[in-house]
Amino acid sequence: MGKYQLIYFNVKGRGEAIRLLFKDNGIAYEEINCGENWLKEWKPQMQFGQVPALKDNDFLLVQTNAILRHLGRKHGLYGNNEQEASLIDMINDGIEDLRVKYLTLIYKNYENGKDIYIAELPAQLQPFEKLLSENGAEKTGCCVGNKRSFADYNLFDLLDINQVLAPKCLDDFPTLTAYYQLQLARPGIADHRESESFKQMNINGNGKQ
Ligand SMILES: N[C@@H](CCC(=O)N[C@@H](CSC(=S)NCCc1ccccc1)C(=O)NCC(=O)O)C(=O)O
Repeated sequence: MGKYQLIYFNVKGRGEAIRLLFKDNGIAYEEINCGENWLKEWKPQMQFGQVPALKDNDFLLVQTNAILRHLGRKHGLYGNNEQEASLIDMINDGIEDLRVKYLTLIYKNYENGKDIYIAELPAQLQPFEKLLSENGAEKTGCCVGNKRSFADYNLFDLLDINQVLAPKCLDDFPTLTAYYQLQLARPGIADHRESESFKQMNINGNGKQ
């Protein structure tokens, strides 16, 4: 059994940023679909009763962003210094804020909330456009500094799922557009997105996107 196991449902959801980190960095991992027997077998094992979960040998960790930070620390994906690490945390918290807005739309208010979410999306994306353009991310492909971080995988996935929902949402954001294209062109990410498992997998558990 490999060192890492990702325990999650058979959806992109909160697992996709973790999968992208593994794939883009050539880190071997095993995917465990906890959908079968979730309530009886898997939910009781989780510290907060939820997934994604990472098993790192015998160490079990839940909370998406704790998992991303753990892997960032272990695999040199957390900036070149403390200030960069703090900026990466700041951007990742901003990503989480928008992700929660997206998930609330998808799971709680899709039919009535989609139009207003899309109308408000540019204002939500503008801070990322400003931060990344100040960092020259359209050239480096890095949201902070000149080294990729776990936040780059989280931001790429956030931009990806929002473009599925609102295909033109990056049209007024040249830095985010270029940054997104740089991620797409990375061999590890391109290979992952060519895989059958990626193509077959819904973004969200309720099939909405
Ligand atoms: N803070 C946690 C949240 C984890 C989480 O929501 N996990 C979900 C799956 S991942 C996901 S994005 N589910 C959608 C949850 C949602 C519903 C409605 C509004 C917003 C989110 C889960 O385990 N559901 C099963 C259960 O709770 O028994 C994290 O960041 O990992």
